[in-house]
Amino acid sequence: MSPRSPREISVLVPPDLAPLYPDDPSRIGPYLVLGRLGSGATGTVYAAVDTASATAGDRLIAVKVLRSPELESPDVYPALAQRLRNLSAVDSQRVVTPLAFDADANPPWLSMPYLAGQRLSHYVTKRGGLGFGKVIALATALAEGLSALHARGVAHGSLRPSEILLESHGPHIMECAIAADSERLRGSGATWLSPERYRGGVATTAADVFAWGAVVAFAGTGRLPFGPGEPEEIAQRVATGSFDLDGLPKGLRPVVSRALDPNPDQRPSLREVIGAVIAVWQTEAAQPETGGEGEVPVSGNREEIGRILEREWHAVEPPARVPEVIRLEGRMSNRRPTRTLFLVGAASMAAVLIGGGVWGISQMVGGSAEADPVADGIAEEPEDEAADEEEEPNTLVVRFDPSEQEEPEAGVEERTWVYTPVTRDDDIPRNQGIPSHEAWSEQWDEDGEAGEAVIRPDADVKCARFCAAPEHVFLDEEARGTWDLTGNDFMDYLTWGPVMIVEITFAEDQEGDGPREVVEVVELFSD
Ligand SMILES: Nc1ncnc2c1ncn2[C@@H]1O[C@H](COP(=O)(O)OP(=O)(O)OP(=O)(O)O)[C@@H](O)[C@H]1O
Repeated sequence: MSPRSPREISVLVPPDLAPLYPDDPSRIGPYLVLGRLGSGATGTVYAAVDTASATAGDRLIAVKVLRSPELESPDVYPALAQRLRNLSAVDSQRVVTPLAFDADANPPWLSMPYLAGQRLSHYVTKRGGLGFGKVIALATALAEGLSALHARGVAHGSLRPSEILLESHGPHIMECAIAADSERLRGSGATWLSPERYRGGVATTAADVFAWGAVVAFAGTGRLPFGPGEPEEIAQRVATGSFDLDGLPKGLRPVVSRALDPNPDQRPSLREVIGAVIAVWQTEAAQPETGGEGEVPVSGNREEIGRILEREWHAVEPPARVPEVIRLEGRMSNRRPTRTLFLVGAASMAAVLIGGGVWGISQMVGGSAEADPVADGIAEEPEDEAADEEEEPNTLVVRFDPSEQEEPEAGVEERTWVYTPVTRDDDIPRNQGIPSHEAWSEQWDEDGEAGEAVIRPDADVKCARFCAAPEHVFLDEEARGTWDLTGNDFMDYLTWGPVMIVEITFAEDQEGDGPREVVEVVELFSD
């Protein structure tokens, strides 16, 4: 049996992932760069893959290469490193925090979990102000996220609707590695800047409370709280507290008004903010469970925020991702960065250990740069050894061809399926339109003896294009494409569908000598 090349992996990527520019890096730190997610004032964010990760499902990450006027002076780098370390310690439930970073790299970068969702700015511009329940959920979750940042000594400094990502589990504050200079923010962001910050003050917790008030007002009303206009005009209204909260749920207006007070000393603490918003929700929408009417024990806040999100956070569906085969060949090198890579948290350490990536750990503890290249999940493996070692591969890229299937024997419950290992030599063309089903399968060459396998009825199946009906493309208007199906659905499909090219994973816990059991199927397709 011929294994899938150890130099190929499949990754679920966003369907609209933009290609790299010619001068974009193909590798950042230990990550393989796949495409562009976008760029903003403080850098460019790439979709990348952590080749050390053991789990196919969570391989995709986002890596931001930091480039901004704030980084022009070498003097700021120690502060950047400190801020990144502090951010790494922040509770990540509501804030996107670094998985790893290198503040000494040129340019510096940080990696973070890939999040699929919509920015609050887009969402509100498209659909108008959020309803009562959703704005309460947003208000509490943002305040909780800011509290988590403040607890680690980090003031956000540039919170605004485009820095908030609405994900299916709730809102997230995007990474804030660079506290943008207030001078730079004035032009585009006067609405979210407190008067003292507009005048050039540094990021503070009180300025974040102000930004919280402005964001919640915008989210609840669908309008800018200080109205439109030139930055100076807006700043003038901010300085005199001339805001308009018409349309914001009435119960929220007092706490939002206090947050927008021009005097930082008059603004509430985040603890007060959270208590006040929860009390509004309990009074107007829910039976209180954690105290008397209007009285919320602080210790119960976190649970209550969870309850609010569970009850009120609906209809923010993430776009699904499409599977893509990534060729590692020639794209990874065993050159190691010379600077220290900061890997964050036990989870990252576990992932690296599981993936055999001892490099990050050795760097953390100051180990030698001459770490064992075979144990190094990042370095290239010697070709022959890698192939020899993988006698019984657990994952294969295969073709299921209905014309090669045999009729199931009468009375035999467990049906076996014939698969043929396949491979491709050329690079997968992207963005060239959608090939026909036949054209797609013809791009793959046989690469080994056919085998027979049993597909577990509850196998985890991800299909992007062809799994439900032939000749149809399953990307909807919002670019949702991947369908989560089961082994049973897939077998149904195989009995009447055309040829499928998929990556299959066999069970590791299989007992007995029967045909190998497939527990995971990922359709491979690329446009
Ligand atoms: N963790 C992530 N997962 C998925 N997409 C991300 C992630 N972080 C950023 N992006 C995307 O990358 C793009 C650029 O984000 P970024 O935050 O750098 O830009 P910005 O908010 O416009 O400006 P700024 O640099 O001032 O923060 C955006 O489209 C954003 O949605």
